[in-house]
Amino acid sequence: MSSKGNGESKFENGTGRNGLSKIQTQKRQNEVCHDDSASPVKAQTIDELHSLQKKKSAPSTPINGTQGAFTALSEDDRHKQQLQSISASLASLTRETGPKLVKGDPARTTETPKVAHASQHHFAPTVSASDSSLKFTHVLYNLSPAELYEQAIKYEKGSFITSNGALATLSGAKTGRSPRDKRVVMDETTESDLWWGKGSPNIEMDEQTFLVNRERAVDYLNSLDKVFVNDQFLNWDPENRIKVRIVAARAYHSLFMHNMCIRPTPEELENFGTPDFTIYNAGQFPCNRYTHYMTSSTSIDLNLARREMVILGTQYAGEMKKGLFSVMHYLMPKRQILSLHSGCNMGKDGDVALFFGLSGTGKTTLSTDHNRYLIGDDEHCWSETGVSNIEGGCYAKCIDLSREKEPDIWNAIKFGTVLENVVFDEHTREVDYTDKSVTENTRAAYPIEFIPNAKLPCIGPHPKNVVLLACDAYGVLPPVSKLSMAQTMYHFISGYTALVAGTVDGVKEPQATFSACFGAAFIMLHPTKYAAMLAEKMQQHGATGWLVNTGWSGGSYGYGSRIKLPYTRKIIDAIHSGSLLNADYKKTVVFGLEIPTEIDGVPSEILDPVNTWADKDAYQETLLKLAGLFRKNFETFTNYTIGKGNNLTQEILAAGPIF
Ligand SMILES: Nc1ncnc2c1ncn2[C@@H]1O[C@H](COP(=O)(O)OP(=O)(O)OP(=O)(O)O)[C@@H](O)[C@H]1O
Ligand SMILES: O=C([O-])CC(=O)C(=O)O
Ligand SMILES: [Ca+2]
Ligand SMILES: [Mn+2]
Repeated sequence: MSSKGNGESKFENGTGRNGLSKIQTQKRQNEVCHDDSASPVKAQTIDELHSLQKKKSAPSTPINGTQGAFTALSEDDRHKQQLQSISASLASLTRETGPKLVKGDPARTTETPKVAHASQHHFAPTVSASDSSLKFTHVLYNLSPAELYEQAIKYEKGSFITSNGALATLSGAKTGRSPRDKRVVMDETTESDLWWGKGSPNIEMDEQTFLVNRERAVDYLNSLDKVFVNDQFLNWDPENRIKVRIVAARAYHSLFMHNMCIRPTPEELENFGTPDFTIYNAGQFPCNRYTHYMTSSTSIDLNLARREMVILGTQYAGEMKKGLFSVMHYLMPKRQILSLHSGCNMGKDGDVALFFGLSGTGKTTLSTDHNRYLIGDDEHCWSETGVSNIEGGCYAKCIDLSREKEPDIWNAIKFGTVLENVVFDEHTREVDYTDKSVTENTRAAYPIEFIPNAKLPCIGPHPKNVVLLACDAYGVLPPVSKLSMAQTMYHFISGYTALVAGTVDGVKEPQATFSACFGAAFIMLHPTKYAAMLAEKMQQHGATGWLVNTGWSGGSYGYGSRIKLPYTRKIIDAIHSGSLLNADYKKTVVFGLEIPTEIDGVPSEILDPVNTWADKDAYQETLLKLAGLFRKNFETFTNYTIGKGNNLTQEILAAGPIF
């Protein structure tokens, strides 16, 4: 009999008649009354049997006979190089050498053997050596989802498999990002390159303080039994792909990034080499508040020169995703590529739409459209050749998720998906998506292939429509308006919405907010730089701008209600099909927006918000109030030139509300 070693045969478990194990004979198998519990035991001990259960992962590329820098190496050498690279990542900057690493789970003592330490330096212990130089750090390198499930469930409180197969996790005390705790190292280059000061997300720190926090994170990580390391990519545009390494203490973080970044093929992983950017996620461990620049026990520190990010004091996984997005907002514009906080999808005829908007305005919901190809839900690049997704996964809000309204997202929540901070039945493990007990900002992170009509690779041609989403809590912006180029720029720079509770820590009620480029928390350069690039690209490729209110109608928050998702979908359909481009329009007062009089499938009376308000005076008052907020917000931009000439700047200033 062949020995497949994959658990095909069943182990005789002693339940045979007479309470005794049956004795196997080959002959028996051929008898008429076949009993498949009776196949032979191929192991002498339980351990031996377990070893049969696991097939060794096949080496992905032939070791000899192909070209490439690494191919001359034996498997052992390549393995060693990988460990050396990780050891270098985890090296303290004040001691002589990186930590000694060994691959594998420390719990499996039989596996922790021969691979000694991976330090390139020939480290001779001296009397000054500390205990940390004597210990091994176990590295769990690019584990599979199944392996990460096991790690999470075994070692991380609050990890469970839900009835749909997803991994439910808790992100701890923080259930949203902490933008006030973000710090960026100011050095000679970044001082002049980046946007600093009022309205900017970039709060300075110095190099020395960064190193103090880096050391804190690295020491914490090296003090653990094991760390998770992911080597992955950002950006589906092969010319502009960035290699990222994530070092984290939690399986949850490793699986989250496995899902959210682009997953390398085994071949790409073998040739990964040195990462372009590294995250040290020591989120369980706080920063030291005695450290300069620290105003809380949370710190998310970005050092562009060192190409490193350190996370202390927050386990919210979105910090890693959005931290890398900030890096892309720096690196890509340097290459004349526009980075965008937008969703993106493509029709059957190749028409691409971008969906800009702040958190909770509908990028994920509206770009995930069963009738269109999903390119990505949150972060994109627009280059000379078209659009590309930065990420390899989606991060959908789950609060009140329903199978009927968002079937593709519902179905993407299955084995492999990380479900953050949801509440579930303790016995059936059925998730209750309406339950906000842990947070309003419940999330699902899944690989983009979990959406059946994902466009792989996640790239597309130049956009035809640019949809600006605003969740207007005041209820005075029309459900849809067609924008001139100047209006598109005005609203892009304004970045208005009502922050939906939850994603940013501490925000519990919707409130009006302005965030330049619909993502001021992540941009690195002055907003006008991105705006000028967007204007140029839209003009060059003839894209149309739209403003879509996915927020309130019939009154402000508390009085009116949120515009029904099926109506918003009909509006978006009409934009995609081109039918809305040539509809009849009228112009609103104050904001001067062109609004259509009719859209298939949408009640005409809601298209002009004044119709939906019972109290017309209250409407007028609220409209003027919002217009005033827009005007006040824009004051900071009136001194900047946008684009090459001054014409666009003047036009943009005139494209705001007039009252
Ligand atoms: N008319 C509407 N249009 C869009 N979304 C709506 C509408 N009404 C309710 N919603 C809900 O609003 C939420 C929109 O969240 P979504 O995940 O799409 O935000 P996002 O823009 O992707 O934010 P983030 O950048 O934080 O991921 C969803 O929960 C969706 O069900
Ligand atoms: O970053 C997050 O946590 C979620 C998100 O996409 C956003 O806020 O834009
Ligand atoms: Ca989203
Ligand atoms: Mn986002």
